[in-house]
Amino acid sequence: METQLLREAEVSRFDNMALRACGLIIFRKIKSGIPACNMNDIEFLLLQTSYGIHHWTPPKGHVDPGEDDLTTALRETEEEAGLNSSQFNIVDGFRKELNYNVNEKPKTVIYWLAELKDFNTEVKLSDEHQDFRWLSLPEACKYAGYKDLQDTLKEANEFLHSRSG
Ligand SMILES: Nc1nc2c(ncn2[C@@H]2O[C@H](COP(=O)(O)OP(=O)(O)OP(=O)(O)OP(=O)(O)OC[C@H]3O[C@@H](n4cnc5c(=O)[nH]c(N)nc54)[C@H](O)[C@@H]3O)[C@@H](O)[C@H]2O)c(=O)[nH]1
Repeated sequence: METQLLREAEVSRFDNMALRACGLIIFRKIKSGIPACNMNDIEFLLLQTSYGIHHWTPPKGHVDPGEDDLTTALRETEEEAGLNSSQFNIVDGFRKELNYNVNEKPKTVIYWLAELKDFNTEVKLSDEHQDFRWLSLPEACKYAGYKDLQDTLKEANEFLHSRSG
């Protein structure tokens, strides 16, 4: 009986926790070797889901039990885009948290920013996505749709340009 109560308390605690996902905003420079000077000098990677409303987001996914956030972001990027940590550099100082509701439950998504080292690196999708695009900031904002994700992409862009200026 006591075990049953403990299990129910655990399930209830889990029900009340926000869903948590982590990912990487991956970008690449169109002209390698020089700092990005305007917003058309970089392209962001967005993936389109093969399920649901076929929305576009950077690679990201749910945090597994016991997994730390950055490990999730790296794992999901490899699973969903076929990009591993030797193929990009995480940009120091950028971390953005989004909070929105999915099916009336709160969800937190944390994004870091990462630069692809080689412009020509191939993206390999999993079954979870049906398409991908490398997009300029204005295009990426159109594809992203959600204001919070658009703001995140704009902040990432501003962050990169403030560093290069
Ligand atoms: N068949 C099927 N299967 C699904 C479905 N759904 C999930 N699966 C399965 O779950 C697995 C995914 O596992 P992971 O990859 O680990 O998780 P995530 O990467 O977290 O992926 P999710 O898609 O679960 O989560 P979101 O991207 O957050 O989308 C959820 C909703 O939130 C909205 N929304 C999205 N982005 C933003 C934003 O930036 N801002 C705002 N404001 N709103 C936003 C939008 O309305 C969207 O509909 C898949 O393998 C499927 O098996 C579904 O509808 N049908």
